[in-house]
Amino acid sequence: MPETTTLSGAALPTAAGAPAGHTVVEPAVPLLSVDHLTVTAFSPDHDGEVTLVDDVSFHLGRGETFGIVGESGSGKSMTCRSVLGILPAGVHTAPGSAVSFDGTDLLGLSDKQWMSLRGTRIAAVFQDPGSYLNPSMTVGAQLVEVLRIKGGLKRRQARERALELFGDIGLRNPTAVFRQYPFELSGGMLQRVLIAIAISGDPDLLIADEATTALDVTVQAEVLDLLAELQERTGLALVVVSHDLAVVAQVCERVMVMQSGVVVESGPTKEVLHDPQHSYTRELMRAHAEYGLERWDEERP
Ligand SMILES: Nc1ncnc2c1ncn2[C@@H]1O[C@H](COP(=O)(O)OP(=O)(O)OP(=O)(O)O)[C@@H](O)[C@H]1O
Repeated sequence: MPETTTLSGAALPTAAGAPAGHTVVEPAVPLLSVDHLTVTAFSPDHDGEVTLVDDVSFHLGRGETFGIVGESGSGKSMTCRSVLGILPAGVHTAPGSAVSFDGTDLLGLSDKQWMSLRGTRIAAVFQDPGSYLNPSMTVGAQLVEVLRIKGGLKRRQARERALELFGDIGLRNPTAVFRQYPFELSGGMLQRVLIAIAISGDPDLLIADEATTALDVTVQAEVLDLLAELQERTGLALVVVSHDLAVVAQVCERVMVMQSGVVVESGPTKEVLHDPQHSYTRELMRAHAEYGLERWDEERP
């Protein structure tokens, strides 16, 4: 039976159905609770419902970093989209699924309630930042718009805050970047702008879904460092989703490994990396670039 501890050190009974093998760490007071999440969609090929995510559970405390890893199609995005209330048309959560955020049942929220939660207390960044920005507006104006609409700031305050945020996310010349259009910025800078927009509402939870996948290795490492630094500075809870175990290993204390919609392994990242229990995790480890894990080993206590 795996050992079970809370972040505050209190012992808990082991979660029923948790994959065996690693220390089960549960937050004393969860910020995000995902319980028995099952996501299905109608498949014309099968002439019926197919299960995309099958009975997934995890809990995340304030200020925690949590990784979800698995190959393409393993259900990572559908899990995150359930938490963000943005499942595609025709895809839905099955009865018995529960997702709650700071005590609020997310699966029962109306569109209006989502509007006041998403982009403020729960934020997300995805792959391909360019597609989330308006090509005909400067990136500064786009951040100002978000700060005015979501944050209720006046134009001048919003501009000041935007420049501050651009500085916070490591843009060397915030004033120059403020005036640039998306096509004038590199992929790494665009992703930083998207991160600035995501954190502009001071979220409690930030989900980064393959946010560094399209970037080259050096820029990817810089953006991951930025996320880790933001998490430490602001205390937000961070979920990093990637097909690459090295990416989640760089920033996450705990990791959950998914295959074909099911959690095959979960636990403290260090344990999962050093003693993978499932053959699929071992396969993922072989597949990723050695560089990432070596770096993690050296830098983590
Ligand atoms: N709009 C949709 N309708 C029905 N099924 C979908 C839809 N989008 C994705 N799927 C299916 O859901 C399953 C899980 O996909 P999901 O996108 O969550 O995987 P993933 O692990 O995030 O991989 P990727 O990084 O490639 O998106 C896959 O079998 C996928 O084909």
